[in-house]
Amino acid sequence: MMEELLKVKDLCVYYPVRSGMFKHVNDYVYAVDGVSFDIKPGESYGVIGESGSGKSTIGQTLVGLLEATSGTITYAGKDVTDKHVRKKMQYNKEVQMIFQDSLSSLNPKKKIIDIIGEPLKNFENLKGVALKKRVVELLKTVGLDEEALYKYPYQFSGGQRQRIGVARAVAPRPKLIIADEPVSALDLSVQAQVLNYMKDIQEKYGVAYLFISHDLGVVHHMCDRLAIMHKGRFVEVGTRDDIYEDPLHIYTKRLLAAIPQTNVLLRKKHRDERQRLECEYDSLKEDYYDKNGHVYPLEQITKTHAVALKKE
Ligand SMILES: Nc1ncnc2c1ncn2[C@@H]1O[C@H](COP(=O)(O)OP(=O)(O)OP(=O)(O)O)[C@@H](O)[C@H]1O
Repeated sequence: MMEELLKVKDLCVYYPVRSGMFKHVNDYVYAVDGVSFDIKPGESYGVIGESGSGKSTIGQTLVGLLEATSGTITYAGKDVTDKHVRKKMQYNKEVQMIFQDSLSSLNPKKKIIDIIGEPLKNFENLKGVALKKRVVELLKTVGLDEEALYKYPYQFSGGQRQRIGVARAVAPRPKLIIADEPVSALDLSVQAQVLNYMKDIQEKYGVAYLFISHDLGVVHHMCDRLAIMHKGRFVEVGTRDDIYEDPLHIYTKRLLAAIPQTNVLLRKKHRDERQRLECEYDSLKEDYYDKNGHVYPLEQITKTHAVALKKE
């Protein structure tokens, strides 16, 4: 069986809330509250959820921008929860991130050759002609040519900048890329272009993605397995077919029902179903009871879990 590249177990990330003159911590925002999942080499794993559900906090914790409050992160069989361990191994090279906002994530004072070249200098000690050759190769991988080398980020469109962000993330030959809403700031046609480049890169380099998005269409296009996140927890996990064809959790059903129906004949039925789900969802507190009275805690629900419940 294929070993996991990344394994996250019971991850919690709480933000302290401070108040008063002495800024004492008097509460916490439970942004990520006991999340577990794993990603296999070369796989695309999606995390979907609405704004504020905790998706970005997971991504930022995985690349070390935030520290975990509790739980463990294992990468290639080693516990990398501690930042000192991450520093000692190749983790910072092998796990890269693509951010939503390409304008603020690319240094505006640096030329493209320096932006994409930086990880190549740091991790592979490349210089001069060899460095330029690799940067040109990377630019070509995302459909840009040599002319881009000596330009600055502001001289590109949003879609081109995001492709530069992809090229930079791929430069140190990572094994895992955390893509946090990589196309949500782009027009639909440009979104497809960037996503297709990301897919090509996956085929070429065998990189795995953790794909964070609020867009069900994007995740359907990109991911093999996914988790639905709600208030810091995964409420449903499964394969793409499990989730899109046969959703189990009321929250997932509600998210799927929010996709606009293009078939005019089905529109009314779709609207009625959406209203029914909204009413059902509003009446829920912490747990979800299905038609047979089974309790689905507002936690992770999997197909196996539901089948087991039905058999009881
Ligand atoms: N620095 C912070 N201090 C306190 N609370 C925070 C901080 N950053 C995020 N939060 C809160 O943590 C929760 C999760 O935020 P997070 O950004 O991870 O959600 P998200 O699903 O990525 O949302 P979005 O898609 O809007 O970025 C939210 O309630 C948010 O308000």
